[in-house]
Amino acid sequence: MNAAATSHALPSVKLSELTTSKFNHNSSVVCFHRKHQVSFCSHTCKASGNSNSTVSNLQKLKLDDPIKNIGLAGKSFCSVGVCTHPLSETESDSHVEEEKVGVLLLNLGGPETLVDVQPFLYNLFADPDIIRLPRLFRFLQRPLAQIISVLRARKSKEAYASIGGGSPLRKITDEQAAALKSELEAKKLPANVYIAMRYWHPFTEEAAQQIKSDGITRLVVLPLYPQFSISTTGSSIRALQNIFREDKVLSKLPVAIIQSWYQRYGYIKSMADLIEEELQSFNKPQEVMIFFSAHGVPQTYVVDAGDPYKFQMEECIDLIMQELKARGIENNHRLAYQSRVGPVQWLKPYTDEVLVQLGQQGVKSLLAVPVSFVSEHIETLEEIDMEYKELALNSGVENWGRVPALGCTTSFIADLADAVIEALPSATAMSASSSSLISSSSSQEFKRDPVGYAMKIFVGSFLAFILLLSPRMLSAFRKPVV
Ligand SMILES: C=CC1=C(C)c2cc3[nH]c(cc4nc(cc5[nH]c(cc1n2)c(C)c5CCC(=O)O)C(CCC(=O)O)=C4C)c(C)c3C=C
Ligand SMILES: [Fe+2]
Repeated sequence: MNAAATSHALPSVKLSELTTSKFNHNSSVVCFHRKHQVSFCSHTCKASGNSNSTVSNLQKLKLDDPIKNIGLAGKSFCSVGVCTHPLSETESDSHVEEEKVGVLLLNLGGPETLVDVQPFLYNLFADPDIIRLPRLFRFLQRPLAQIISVLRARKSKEAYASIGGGSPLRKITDEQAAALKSELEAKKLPANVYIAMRYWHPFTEEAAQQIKSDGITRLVVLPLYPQFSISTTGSSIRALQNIFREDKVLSKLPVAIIQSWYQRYGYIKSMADLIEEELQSFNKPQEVMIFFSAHGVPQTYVVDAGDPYKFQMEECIDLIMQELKARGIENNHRLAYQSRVGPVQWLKPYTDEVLVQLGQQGVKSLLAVPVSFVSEHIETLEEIDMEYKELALNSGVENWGRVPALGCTTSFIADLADAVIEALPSATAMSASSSSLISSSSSQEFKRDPVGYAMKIFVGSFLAFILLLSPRMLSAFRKPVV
């Protein structure tokens, strides 16, 4: 499936047939509570042709009964997102055209073949949210990306070769998109589901063009990362905002952005289900250490740039452990961070170091739980299943298990569908929203001053070349991820 995959068979929603819309938003619908509840504020909904009615009885919709709630207001209800915020009353009254809902899944993307590896790495390292250079040195970004991607390509290619010659990410994301579309349909919200990968196909630009040509009238942006990081969701949203703001049509499209969803009970429950099931594969399940391994980020992201990733990750683990405890599962657990790249300090403790310590301390059974991503990918299939497993077994661990990524787990996809449904009413035009994530892009700089830009690139390349040829830098980027 590509970005357009679900675009042809979309039945549109007729606003006039639905109970819609004049909302007094007094809380964000992108606010996820663990206790199954939607924080829909007091909505004043106006049924077409009917008088206004306040639907405070719907303030606490139970996620496990959305159809009933939709039915409450007649044919459909605000929770399926036909609310026309921010239209004025006059617009709302005369607004009878059809609503075409889109859902845009944000993901990282991965090389599909070994030939793609170096250009994929270039795209990744050229992202100012991945290598965060001080403003003055931003002109070094692309030359640095070129050098680092070439340096790292050999090691990365070996890893991708060991998992079949490419990343499974596109295939899995396609499957998740199709499953989400079916689930939304089952919940009476026909929608196109698009995919925007940050560093490989289908790129964000491709998805945006498809959304435009399909005439989508309301969009929910759903990152496939449970926790927010500047380097993942933040980067994708910034890229999206840059594209939408420069387009006349897209800049007016009402968009709801879900920033993170790790607190959702549906997600927590799905993770606990997987862990509970996997524990049963051990001889003595209660003696197994549950070992959460999250993708790391450089420490400066959290300390200097205020990335909420670490906090959200820790809260996420607490919620999963609370859920397990409520089921009578009281195993010990640890959280560590994997996949560091380059010469800087990353979030600690490091997965490889903790595994060795645990083995040496006499932990015999260990269940690895990848927790920052919802698909299998290079870092589960190669890094955890091969490198970390070997390291743990060599350090004294005797029984090793790994929880699979959520993928298309039914309860998880159903919860994502609920998240979309809840977020839809809060959609507003991107041109109206402001974001601190936006910074001026290199392409804008190039348009303003092409000669100056070319000079910077030249000087930057030279400096970067000298800097990067230092032995410390070379080994840091070539080094295995562990
Ligand atoms: C929440 C998940 C992720 C965070 C946070 C993240 C930050 C981050 N990553 C790099 C560098 C690399 N990441 C690579 C692959 C990769 N990263 C994630 C997720 C997060 N990254 C995924 C799902 C993948 C795998 C994609 C796939 O093909 O399956 C890679 C390439 C692989 C390799 O060479 O190791 C690099 C490099 C940085 C620098 C960073 C934060 C600043
Ligand atoms: Fe990464």
